[in-house]
Amino acid sequence: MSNKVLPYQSTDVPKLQVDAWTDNQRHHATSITLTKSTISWENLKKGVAFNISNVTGAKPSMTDPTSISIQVYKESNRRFKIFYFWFLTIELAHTWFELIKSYSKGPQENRNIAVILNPISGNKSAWKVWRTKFQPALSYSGINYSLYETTGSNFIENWVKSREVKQFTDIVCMGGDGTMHLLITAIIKHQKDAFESINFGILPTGSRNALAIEVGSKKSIEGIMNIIKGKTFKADLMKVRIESELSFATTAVSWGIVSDISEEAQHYRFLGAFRYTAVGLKKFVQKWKKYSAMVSYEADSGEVLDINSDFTYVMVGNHRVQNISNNEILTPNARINNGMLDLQMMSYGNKWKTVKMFKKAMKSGSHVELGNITSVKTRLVSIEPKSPIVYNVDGEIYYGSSIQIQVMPQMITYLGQTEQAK
Ligand SMILES: Nc1ncnc2c1ncn2[C@@H]1O[C@H](COP(=O)(O)OP(=O)(O)OP(=O)(O)O)[C@@H](O)[C@H]1O
Repeated sequence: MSNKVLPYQSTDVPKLQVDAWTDNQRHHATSITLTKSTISWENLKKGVAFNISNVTGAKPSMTDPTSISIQVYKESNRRFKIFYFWFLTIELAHTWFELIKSYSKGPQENRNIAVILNPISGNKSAWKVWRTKFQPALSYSGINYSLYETTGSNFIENWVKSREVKQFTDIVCMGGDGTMHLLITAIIKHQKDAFESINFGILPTGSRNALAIEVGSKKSIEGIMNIIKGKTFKADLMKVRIESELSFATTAVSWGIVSDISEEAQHYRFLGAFRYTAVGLKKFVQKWKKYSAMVSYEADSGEVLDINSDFTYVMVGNHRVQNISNNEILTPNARINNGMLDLQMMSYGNKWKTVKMFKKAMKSGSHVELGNITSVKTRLVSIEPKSPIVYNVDGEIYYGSSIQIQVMPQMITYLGQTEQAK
């Protein structure tokens, strides 16, 4: 066994190698090889190799100073796995701990992450994801973090008001689209200057979690890797004004039967995501409503066009608005970073036409092909309903006599990855 780190050049790849053992009895000798892109070793005569981009980091053993462990994301079964190594000396263990940590970290220095955990969103899985996946991965990465659990609807605004959010390089929501909506609105409202410097991440523990899908974090473990590795991209937001109330949305604004259903579904949160279907069925057997409004939007030419009509719903999507638990897509033609909004209007129709629309939406958004649905790309939309005046903004319910929605191109930086705008 050599007791030195042996750096050497092979072709143009700098390689580091060290002898170690994979068991504490020191029966199974191995040699670990580390390059900028891979870590590999032999385990019981079988070669093991991982991309360094799948290593979250390393940790010294609490009980044996000659031992360290590394945590690896196995793409094949979407799980974290931990591997243990024993070295000849304490110094070697320390050197390799530092080496693996520095090779596996993302491009950003001195990160300080705030994690906002909503314990009641979706099927209430946030604490489990935190304990079993996110906290262990953060601890392997060595990134500084603080955890905050939301206690009610005013928590996020008070949280923002009571501290300098600029101290955080990244803020991660463990919740649904609503949690992110409340967070970005509060930061832009109270500490706008800090907004630009922060990267925003989401781990899907909500009901619909359309944003998480869009940033490449559909599975919480994929989201954790995006966060740990600090991959970022810029995307559009929606500036939403309802009378004098200003908010910022990542996903979608809706009015008509869609917002009516979500308003009522709030009272059935105990049903989980099924609450929307249950209320939808209830609406179906009730007296059928007509939604009348003046919808105005900016056309390509810059001209503002007005449509005074009866609708089933009007929706404005900032991205595809997919549902994490099924194949539903609401605005399939929208893209998160194309500087445009997708305005979708369904003209007033009977119950069966509406059922057909919902059924087609569940089939990857094919409802947009129906003759009674119009979709246009625009930067600015306003809705002035005759009644009712209920809006759904990223899953949160608002009331007001009119609403304006404007795209804010490239305003937010997400932790994650996206397809290029098509
Ligand atoms: N501890 C809490 N108790 C009660 N409500 C809370 C608490 N923490 C946050 N909230 C409320 O939870 C709502 C946000 O839920 P969120 O949208 O994240 O989850 P969801 O509705 O299950 O998911 P999605 O929006 O993806 O469908 C907000 O209205 C917020 O005010």
